Amino acid sequence: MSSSMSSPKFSAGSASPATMEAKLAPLISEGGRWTLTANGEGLERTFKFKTFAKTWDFMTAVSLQCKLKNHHPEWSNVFSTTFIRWTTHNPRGLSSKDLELAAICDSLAKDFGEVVEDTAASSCQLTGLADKAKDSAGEDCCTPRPNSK
Ligand SMILES: C[C@H](O)[C@H](O)[C@H]1CNC2=NC(N)=NC(=O)C2=N1
Repeated sequence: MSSSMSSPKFSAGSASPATMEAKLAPLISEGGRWTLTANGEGLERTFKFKTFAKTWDFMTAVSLQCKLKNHHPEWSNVFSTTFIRWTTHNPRGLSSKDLELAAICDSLAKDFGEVVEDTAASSCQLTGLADKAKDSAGEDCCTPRPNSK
């Protein structure tokens, strides 16, 4: 199924649809390697590297960007393959942070010597892992907390 099967659902409070579409287009159209999730609320893709060391370095670099932007991925890793999904949990949908971090992942992956493959077949099981992690996170994830007393 191609990304044209779902349409993007931007999160409430996002920039104008035109601005968001302009940022989204290069990620999912020709040359772009991201796919919209079936519900249109996320972008996902798989990254492959030559070694686990390079993979882990890439993930560390991504995690530093997450800290800077206060935004986290739904992701999973097995050996040299990393699956990443960007979606905003609150308010739900695709936000500019998701689009920016997806682009940042692309450029970091290049820096760390990404191995580009034609097929994303290897991502299937990793999608499941990320889904499980997301489900286990439950309410701990992105639920605004009352101020501590
Ligand atoms: C309170 C804190 O700002 C929020 O939980 C942030 C943190 N990182 C986040 N990351 C993602 N992916 N979605 C969110 O809604 C989100 N919210």
